Amino acid sequence: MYCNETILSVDNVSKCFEMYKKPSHRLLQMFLRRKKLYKEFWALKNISFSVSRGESLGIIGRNGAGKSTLLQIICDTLTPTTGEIKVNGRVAALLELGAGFNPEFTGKDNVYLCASLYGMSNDEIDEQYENIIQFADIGEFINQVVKTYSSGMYVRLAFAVIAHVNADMLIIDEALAVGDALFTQKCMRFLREFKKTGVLLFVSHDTSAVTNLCDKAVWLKNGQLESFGSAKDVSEQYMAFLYQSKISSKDKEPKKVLKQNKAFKDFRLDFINSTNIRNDIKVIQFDELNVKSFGHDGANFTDVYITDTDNNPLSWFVGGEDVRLKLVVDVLSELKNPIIGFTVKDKLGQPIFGDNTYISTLNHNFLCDANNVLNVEFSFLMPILMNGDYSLSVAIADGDQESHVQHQWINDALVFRSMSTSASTGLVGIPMKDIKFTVK
Ligand SMILES: Nc1ncnc2c1ncn2[C@@H]1O[C@H](COP(=O)(O)OP(=O)(O)OP(=O)(O)O)[C@@H](O)[C@H]1O
Repeated sequence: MYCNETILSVDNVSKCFEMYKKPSHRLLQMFLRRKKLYKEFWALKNISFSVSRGESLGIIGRNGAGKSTLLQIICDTLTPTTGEIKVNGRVAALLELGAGFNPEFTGKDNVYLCASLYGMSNDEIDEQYENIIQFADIGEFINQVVKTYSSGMYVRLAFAVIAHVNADMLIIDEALAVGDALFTQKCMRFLREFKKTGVLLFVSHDTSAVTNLCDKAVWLKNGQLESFGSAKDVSEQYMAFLYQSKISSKDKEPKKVLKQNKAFKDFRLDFINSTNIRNDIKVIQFDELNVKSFGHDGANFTDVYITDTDNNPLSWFVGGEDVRLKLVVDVLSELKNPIIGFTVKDKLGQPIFGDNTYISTLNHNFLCDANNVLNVEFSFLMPILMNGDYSLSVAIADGDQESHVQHQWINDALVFRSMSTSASTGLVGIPMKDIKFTVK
């Protein structure tokens, strides 16, 4: 039995970030001892718990609760302000895509680099190398430089390395474990086997994944340890809390009445409007200054928002609702044939639905100059989204479907949180024109 060997102990850990109004104030502060130019922000407050070999711990909490901060402290990439972390053994983590990899090196060189950072000797890596590439299963790409890899390939290789470094503790952020279904299953099988003899820390927003994989769980709320105990109990408490806040925030909002055009109306509309059996979707709005984008910068999205059919912007809509997705783009250089599109992805990064302007603009000439502003409106019935988080990416390119220059691509331009009690099933549900049911 391994159970009594403590692998991780977190003792009264707190973390305070110093928030400066201007970056230059950080430098200035070094010279001004008496005056405080920053505000304190406590991302973690007095966190204590321990995990023994053979145990797996889920870490749950809302965005900004302090999960990443805690994991960075455990991985020793961030220093706690007060308190102490003790780790007994080797820790390997999948927290940041590409961390530990050199983009200019091949996959093979990166296996050696990354495994050696985990303290493995060259002989040990030679011994494991075949197992690592078999696990990653990325074929000839292992000899390509990793900057050419897709994010899925990165994850495959990174996971394969941490799975073979003889770690005593593995730290996995579920948000990063993006791969196809077969690879995800392979990882899950590995983690189930690993946790019998090691310690697994698993961060997730998905309480069913936590109860499925972990024995214990920690719930962080506003930087404090709200609960620590069996994964099932903690998940239930967390779900009850989410449900409560959902109910109270809904109480504050007048219930939205779903309208639909006559051309296509879900025949259960009146019933859906009068009950709680429906699909409420909250939308986190576009923030032009804080989005991450890439491309050739010939055009910039300045707004992305959703409205109802009367052009009222929506921060809350309902699956099945008739909506407009509106995109506004500033053109910065000449575009001969702009194509503007969007994709909605689920939390694993799988595309769920999307479209673009290519076909609808085929017979028009949309030559644009710098200073033109493009307004695009997609009108559609919002599909019914299963419970969970979704993101909407937008992109503008110049060219045609096959060959084009990408000018701006924004991941997560909008983020949706779906709370569904609808009866629909599948990746997305669709509004129903009719359901016939007869008994003879
Ligand atoms: N370097 C930093 N400087 C200032 N504040 C920070 C810094 N890093 C994190 N924070 C703040 O600390 C809080 C906790 O952040 P953290 O990233 O740990 O949350 P999280 O639970 O991992 O969230 P998510 O689920 O969104 O990833 C947030 O309010 C965040 O804005």
